[in-house]
Amino acid sequence: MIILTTIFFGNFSKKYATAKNPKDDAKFYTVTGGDKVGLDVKYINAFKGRGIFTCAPFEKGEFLLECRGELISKQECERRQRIYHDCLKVFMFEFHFNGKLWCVDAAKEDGSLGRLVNDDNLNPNAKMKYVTIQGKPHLCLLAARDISQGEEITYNYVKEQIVMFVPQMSSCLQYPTR
Ligand SMILES: C[S@@+](CC[C@H](N)C(=O)[O-])C[C@H]1O[C@@H](n2cnc3c(N)ncnc32)[C@H](O)[C@@H]1O
Repeated sequence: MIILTTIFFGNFSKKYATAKNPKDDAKFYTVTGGDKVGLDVKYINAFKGRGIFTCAPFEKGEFLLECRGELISKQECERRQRIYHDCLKVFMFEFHFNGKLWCVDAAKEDGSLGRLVNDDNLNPNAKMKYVTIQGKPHLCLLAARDISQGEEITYNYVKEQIVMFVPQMSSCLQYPTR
C-alpha cells in the first residue's frame, strides 16, 4: 500500500510539480493538500488580522491557492453556524455550485494558507474559480493579473459571491480554534 501510494504520488508530483497550467496545478494541490512555494502568511494588524503575501512573482492566470476545508451541505453549515463562535464563522465559505448551496468549513487551523486570504473590493489581484475534482467543487484562487513579490493576495468576497460572516478581527485576537 505504502509502495503503491509512493508510486502514484511520485509520478503525479513529477507530472504536475512544475506545471503552470492552472487546471493541472489546481489538481495537484487539491489532491496532495499542500500549498505552493512563494506564498507566506504575515500578521498585518489588529483590524485585518493575518494575510497571505507573495515571496515570488506570479503570472496572470496562474493557480495560487485553494481555500481548503471540509466540504459540507447547507444543512450541516447551518447546524455548525448555530454552535460555532463568531470568530470561527469567518472561515465558513458559503457558495453556489450546480444549483445548490455548499460550504467549505475551514474553521480548523490546519496550517493551510487559502483560508487566510483577505478581501479587497477595489483592487483585488486574485479571482475565485470552482474547480471540480472527482465530482466535488474546490475553491481555487487564480492570479487576476501579474503579481509582484511582496504583494498581499486578495479577492473580492462579494463579487465572487462568497458569503461569510465578518466580525472585526480585533475582537478575535484571542479566538478559540477548532
Ligand atoms: C477568511 S478570514 C481571512 C483571514 C483573517 N484576516 C485572519 O487573520 O484569520 C476573513 C476575515 O478576515 C477579516 N478581513 C478580511 N478582509 C478584510 C479587510 N479588507 N479589512 C478588514 N478585515 C478583513 C474579516 O474579519 C473577515 O471576516
